[in-house]
Amino acid sequence: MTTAPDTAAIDRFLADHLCDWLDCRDDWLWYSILAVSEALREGHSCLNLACWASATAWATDEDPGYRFPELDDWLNKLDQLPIGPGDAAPLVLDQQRLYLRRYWRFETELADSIRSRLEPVPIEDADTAKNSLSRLFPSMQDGTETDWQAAAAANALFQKLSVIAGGPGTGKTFTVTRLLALLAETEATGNESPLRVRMAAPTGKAAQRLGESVREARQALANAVAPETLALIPDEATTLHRLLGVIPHQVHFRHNRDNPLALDVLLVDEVSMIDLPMMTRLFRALPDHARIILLGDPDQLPSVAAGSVLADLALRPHPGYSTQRQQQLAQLGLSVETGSTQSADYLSYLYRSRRFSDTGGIGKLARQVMDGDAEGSLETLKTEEDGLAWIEPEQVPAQIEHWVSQWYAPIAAADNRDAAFAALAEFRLLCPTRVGPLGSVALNERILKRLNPEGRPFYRGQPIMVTENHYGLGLFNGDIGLIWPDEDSDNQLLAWFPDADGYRPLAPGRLPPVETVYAMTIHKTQGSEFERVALILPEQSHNVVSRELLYTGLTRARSQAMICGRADVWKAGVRNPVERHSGLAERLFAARN
Ligand SMILES: Nc1ncnc2c1ncn2[C@@H]1O[C@H](COP(=O)(O)OP(=O)(O)OP(=O)(O)O)[C@@H](O)[C@H]1O
Repeated sequence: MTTAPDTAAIDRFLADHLCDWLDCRDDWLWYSILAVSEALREGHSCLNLACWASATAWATDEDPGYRFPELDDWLNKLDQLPIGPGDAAPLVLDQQRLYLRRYWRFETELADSIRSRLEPVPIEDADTAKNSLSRLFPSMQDGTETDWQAAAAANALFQKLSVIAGGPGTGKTFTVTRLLALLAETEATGNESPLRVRMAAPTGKAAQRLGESVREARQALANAVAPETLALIPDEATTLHRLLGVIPHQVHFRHNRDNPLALDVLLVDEVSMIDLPMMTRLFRALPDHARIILLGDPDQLPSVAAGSVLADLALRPHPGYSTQRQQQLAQLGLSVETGSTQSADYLSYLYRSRRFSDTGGIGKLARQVMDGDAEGSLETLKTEEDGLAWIEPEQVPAQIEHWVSQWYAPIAAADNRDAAFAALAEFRLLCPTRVGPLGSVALNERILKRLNPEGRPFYRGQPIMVTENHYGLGLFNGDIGLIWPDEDSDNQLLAWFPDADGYRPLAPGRLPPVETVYAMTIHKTQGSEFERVALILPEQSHNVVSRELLYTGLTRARSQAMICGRADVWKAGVRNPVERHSGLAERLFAARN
């Protein structure tokens, strides 16, 4: 928690206001509310009282801070207030968690929506499904091991809600494209109107990548699937904001319970980035009959705003499938026996990365990081396994100069716009934070001095990132474009943003706020990939450097990840998992198992 002088004025205002509302001005309540606000800002959906009971917060050299009551005492005090789930207060005590009611409502609504979609869906014609499945996943027949991609697709046939979780390159898009074909083939049997499928992702970049990957996977199906089935698989994905229909200056969307989305199947990628309010609103807009398929990597950083919905849903290890589901999958030719007493039929994991081998380089390092193996991961890095490099702090300035010459200077020298975009995808500097001498702002300034010494506002080959949503232009915070001359006309410099049809040009004067982006924060790279990345650690250990942040950063690289910094900063990060408090998993699973 931050120290008292840093507590945001808005938190103190809220604490004053709620104490008045509850007609209790005791310190313990005032500080409890302050702590709930801070917890929300740190990404928790609630304040987990057990974690703060008897702990001292906000202590500084001048201020002893505040010591929270012991748990029983704290709960007793809170119990005296009208803050139960059925009361009207803006604060809610639920079990040992304290919420702002708004977030308690989001969580309970989402849990109800999810629960209502967990009932199994019967399939009408198991023979058709079995034939389609073995045609779409021919590898299912090979060997004795379970084909988890086929199992995930088959499992989703029986579900209104499916979560397909896996690390980078485990074939989530490959699997889900085949799943869409499977649904189109099996659902078409008794259905007159064609299946309406939509695809979405939290950011423009992620939506664009999803569209590209699905188009590629769809092409590979041309010989296995009828053209009319392929035609049902969409070409394009959209952002969640666009899917739900933003109403300018409002937090509500055009699509909601009263105006649901017109679709039968919704596929959502990069779900780790979706926060609790957004996920609640997404489920709110789903028609009752629709299926929703959530794809993501639960090891990645959680959403920037409150919640950890994917991590809450993607139980680890997988608790197993119910006996009924095991029998249903066996009917389709898949053996997934788990012998478990618990079950999570909505959940499938893909285990094998097709991009990284498990035994060398990025794949091995990613696993060690997620296992919290600080020493082992450092050793892997220092032995410079295939695809990895460790760069000592004193070499970092010279290395950056070298990378600028090797990867960034050639962007402006590219022959044409396509080549410039290709050059931009070759390499990216990643930072845990914006601030500090090795943060993204300082690194961008350093590189700009070299590549744009005249300080021109826009120049050929300049990579830019949008920093504020502009709904009218359809540009969103985090979208990346490139400044390049208009080759088909008068060579005027324009900002080009990739979209499903190629590139969309915009005069620089019309852009929402943008910044130059040679170095970017790892948070902003979610949903993106680069051929190589160099991850620049801060000079000192920093709480923001977490296990998930390092994992997310290094798995953005397709072929090479270079880590630069001090060994102790790396190790402290690997030992620092992100913890998110939420009651979602308990609400869902306490009621089920
Ligand atoms: N069973 C398979 N047989 C052959 N190639 C496969 C198979 N599964 C995946 N691939 C290939 O592996 C690569 C990665 O797959 P895909 O893009 O579906 O993974 P992903 O999990 O969606 O990755 P990410 O989310 O990290 O982009 C793709 O080129 C895909 O065609």
